[in-house]
Amino acid sequence: MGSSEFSWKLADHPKLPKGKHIALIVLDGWGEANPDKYNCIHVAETPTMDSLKLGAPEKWRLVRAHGKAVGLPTEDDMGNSEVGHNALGAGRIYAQGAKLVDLALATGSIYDGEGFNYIKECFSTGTLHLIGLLSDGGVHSRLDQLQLLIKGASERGAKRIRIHALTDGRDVLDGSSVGFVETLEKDLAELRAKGVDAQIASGGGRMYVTMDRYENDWGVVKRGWDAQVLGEAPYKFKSALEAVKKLREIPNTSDQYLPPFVIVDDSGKPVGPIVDGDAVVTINFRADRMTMLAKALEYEDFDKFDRVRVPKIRYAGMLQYDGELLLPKKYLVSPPLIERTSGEYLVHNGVRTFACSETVKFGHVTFFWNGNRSGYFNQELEEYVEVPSDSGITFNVKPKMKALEIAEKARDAILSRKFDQIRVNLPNSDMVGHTGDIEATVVACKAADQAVKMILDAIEQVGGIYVVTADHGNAEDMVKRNKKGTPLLDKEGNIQILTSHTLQPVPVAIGGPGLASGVRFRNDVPTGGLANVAATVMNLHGFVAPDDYETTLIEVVDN
Ligand SMILES: O=C(O)[C@H](O)COP(=O)(O)O
Ligand SMILES: [Mn+2]
Ligand SMILES: [Mn+2]
Repeated sequence: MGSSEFSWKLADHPKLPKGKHIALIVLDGWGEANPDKYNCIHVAETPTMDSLKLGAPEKWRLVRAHGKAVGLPTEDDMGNSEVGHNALGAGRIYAQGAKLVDLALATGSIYDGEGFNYIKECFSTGTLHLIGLLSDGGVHSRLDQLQLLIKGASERGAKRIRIHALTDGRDVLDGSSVGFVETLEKDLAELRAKGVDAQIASGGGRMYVTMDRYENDWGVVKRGWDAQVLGEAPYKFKSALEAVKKLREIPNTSDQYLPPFVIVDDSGKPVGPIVDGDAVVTINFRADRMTMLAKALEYEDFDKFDRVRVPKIRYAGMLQYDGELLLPKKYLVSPPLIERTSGEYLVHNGVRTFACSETVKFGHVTFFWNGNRSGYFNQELEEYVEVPSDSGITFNVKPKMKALEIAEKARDAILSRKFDQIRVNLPNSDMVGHTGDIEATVVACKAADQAVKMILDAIEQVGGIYVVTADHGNAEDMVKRNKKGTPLLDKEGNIQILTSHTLQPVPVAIGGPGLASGVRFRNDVPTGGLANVAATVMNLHGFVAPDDYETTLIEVVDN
């Protein structure tokens, strides 16, 4: 599109009116799957969502939420919140971080960029530290990318490499950390044989060490800082493999929650604290859970915890994590440039927007929704409300989370009639699904359903419209299955709990008293995905979506 012809003004929809109050509800981790006892959405009492599904067939459908439909490298890639909300908000499919890093590594362009050249300056005298999630989940990072980067950096002069590994168990099976550490250790041993001093220096479980998000609990980042930068942790081991195996034996722990550890040499000295003159790369491509560490590494005036020692380093992110804050300043791969999101268009066309979730998902309906951009487009027309999440607990302990509080805020915003779009994320099915606790996940799904009811009741009162959807699957399947769909058992004969997201499609339901009578889902978009939702919502606000948006899911028939 030539810049001279560009305009924020959206054309009027030929048939649909403006001025409707629209509730846009994203159920996090709520997919559609066969009904069985491992489908917590099926097991839970969910009368509201059931009534949408079993109501008018032309007002409920499924859309794709994984793989290429959301810009991921392959159809084997499960969906996730970042790519899901990006697609929902931007209305187009962008090659996402996972794919961009794959490409940059395959072509070697990662080594030609400003970011790599910046950190490379340290290679002759300093250590290269790589911090991030050790996993092949493909949600925040990928082990094969880390392996290639280590190899590539060593071939380009890195003589001393230290890995600070965060164990997963959330996007992959619990217990898989052991295999990932073994794989990495093998690579590092090969490098050592070639004369590169390469070792794992520290580690810990992602949910307890480093990977907090949206500033819910800075203590998590501090625990990581202490181990990675200061070389201090409650547990010290000679090898990472021993660390992970031993720490997993602590009762009630899991890969996600392993305590922080450092690797020490024979004299008990940590092998890899970060010091002046070193280079640091945070290897996650996904933003939300790296932003807090990026701030601690980059900001001079940082007051979220006492850093004790602030090494003078050269730091680059795998990607730039926040396009508005330009954080971090240096990065190895350029992030997808997600511009002209539906939120920005609608605000330019006078649509007043309210967005709300609790802390752990707040950035999903704001930052991710707006193309990884923090802040408002127009403060006069937008209000973003964050309900504080519980911190320091696993959410199976309180599976209702803040669903009710989010619904109350949405209800009040709807009844105030001050907003045209009221957008929420209800986290329960996802956050509790990730704990692998099936009973608690059932409670979580019921709570989310009750929250949906409260919001739909308010929409009923103001004569509005609702759009209910999800960003990817999770709670609808809690067990690892073989290709035929049969649950897999481990060596002891227990089922293998699936804590991760799934490849399942997600529902989209539309309705409400304000929905014009001829509106229904088209049947000529059978492969529709999350990116088709934005044009649909723009239509319901009375506008035609821009030409380059993925097509709308609805049509208006005369009746
Ligand atoms: O970060 C997480 O919690 C998981 O890795 C992915 O979950 P999300 O994509 O739903 O946030
Ligand atoms: Mn999600
Ligand atoms: Mn999730």
